[in-house]
Amino acid sequence: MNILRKISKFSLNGQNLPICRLIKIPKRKFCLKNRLQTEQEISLDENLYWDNLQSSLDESSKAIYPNSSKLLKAEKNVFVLQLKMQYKSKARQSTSADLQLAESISLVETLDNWKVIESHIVGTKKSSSREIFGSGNQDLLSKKISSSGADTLFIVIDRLTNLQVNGLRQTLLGNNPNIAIYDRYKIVLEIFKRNARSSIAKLQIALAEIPYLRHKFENNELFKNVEKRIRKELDFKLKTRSLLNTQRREKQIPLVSVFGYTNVGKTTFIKSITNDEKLKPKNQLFATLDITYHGASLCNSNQDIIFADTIGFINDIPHNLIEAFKTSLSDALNADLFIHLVDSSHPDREAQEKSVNKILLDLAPEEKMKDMLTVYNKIDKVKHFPKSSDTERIMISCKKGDGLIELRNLIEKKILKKLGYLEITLRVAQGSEEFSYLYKNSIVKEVSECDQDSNFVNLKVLFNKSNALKFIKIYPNVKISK
Ligand SMILES: Nc1nc2c(ncn2[C@@H]2O[C@H](COP(=O)(O)OP(=O)(O)OP(=O)(O)O)[C@@H](O)[C@H]2O)c(=O)[nH]1
Ligand SMILES: [Mg+2]
Repeated sequence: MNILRKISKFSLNGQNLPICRLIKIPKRKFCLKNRLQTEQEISLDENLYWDNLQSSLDESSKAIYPNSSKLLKAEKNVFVLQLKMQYKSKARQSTSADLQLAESISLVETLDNWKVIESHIVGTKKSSSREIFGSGNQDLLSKKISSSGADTLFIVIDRLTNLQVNGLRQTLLGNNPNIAIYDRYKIVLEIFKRNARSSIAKLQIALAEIPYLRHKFENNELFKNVEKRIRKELDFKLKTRSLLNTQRREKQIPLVSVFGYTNVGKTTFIKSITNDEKLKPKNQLFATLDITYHGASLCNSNQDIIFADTIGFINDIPHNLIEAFKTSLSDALNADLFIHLVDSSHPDREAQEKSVNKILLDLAPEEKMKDMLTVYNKIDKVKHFPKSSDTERIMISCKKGDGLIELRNLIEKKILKKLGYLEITLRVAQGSEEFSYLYKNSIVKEVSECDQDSNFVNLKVLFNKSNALKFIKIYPNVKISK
């Protein structure tokens, strides 16, 4: 038996919460032998798990799937072809092909040692057919790719079919087997693989990859089996984590989940609020892949609170990846308050904001969305920010600290309301029993003199409902001040 290590993530200002201390889980092994023609036993308790799983899969898939862990560090020269299409979805209409290309290049350059050596925007209406490009474009692109010296072709399309890959290989690459073809799904998977830290994230990525691999193999049984094993292990891990969450709820520690497009500053924001030194914000897409929890105390009330740092979203996030992360997001989606952080300085801000709202609407209950705070970060980089018609915009700069105190107060107000806190002013005799009781059992926000009698003071207190009822029962004669 070993004590669950995740405990440290549930800490308040560096101190572990006692809620998670005594959970024990049996040490479990994950075994892929026989099925993957390897005798290797894979232990999920070791960090090496991912490499083991990866190399085991690659053992039998070298020919078709050139994605072994050794290759993860290899240099790549990437030729990017951004397709320009008519989008039906409203979320994509406010974005342009240039902005999409900029995002595609950022995605590639998120990968260490990968660089974009040439990129083009190419018009097409045939992204679903076998031949994506017309014959004129094919010849031109084929020449450009071959003279660029690229070893990787990134066609910016959500998912290429096998037929399309074969077609592209023939028409654009002259059947050159040394040039790898990537679609958006595969690029995002590459990024996820490198950035995942916890075994839950790694298992989810492995799961997201399974259909991709199965698609390319004749032996479906092999992959069905791997999928079954990964799901089982993931279930087990998630159940254990869910137990931790139940205990958090029992302790009534409220949870605030911070969502948003990738790289908007979610981690930076939580770091500024919680001062958690373990958080490492990075100027990189998908820096955070594991949902992590960080404790803080609310300033006025001393109420303990937990912030969940979540994985960033992107436009048209591959469906399989959402599916894979849905379960792990479920704790964060159960939060008492949602914060949607937006990068106010991003040229594609509107499209980013819309696509996060769309994904959240798919995943979260409607009432959580209604109460959500949309917060515009990085205002230090913006000269003129458009006024909003309906609500007053909350604008902050995590870098400069602007707006953070106001936002923290707003979060506190919302959370205390959610927890059923009432603010009342009571007329109490100084040094009386009820005076001490209030200091002990409520949050005293303000003490002021009582006009009529100097023996009495007005105490503005925050009470949760049950404590308020208890107080009235014990001290029925205490008056509420006007
Ligand atoms: N100028 C400016 N930069 C900021 C601000 N907040 C965050 N950043 C920068 O934005 C970059 C991304 O920050 P992160 O906190 O890692 O963003 P994230 O949303 O957690 O990103 P992912 O985890 O990758 O989705 C970092 O370089 C931060 O320093 C801000 O208010 N102003
Ligand atoms: Mg982050």
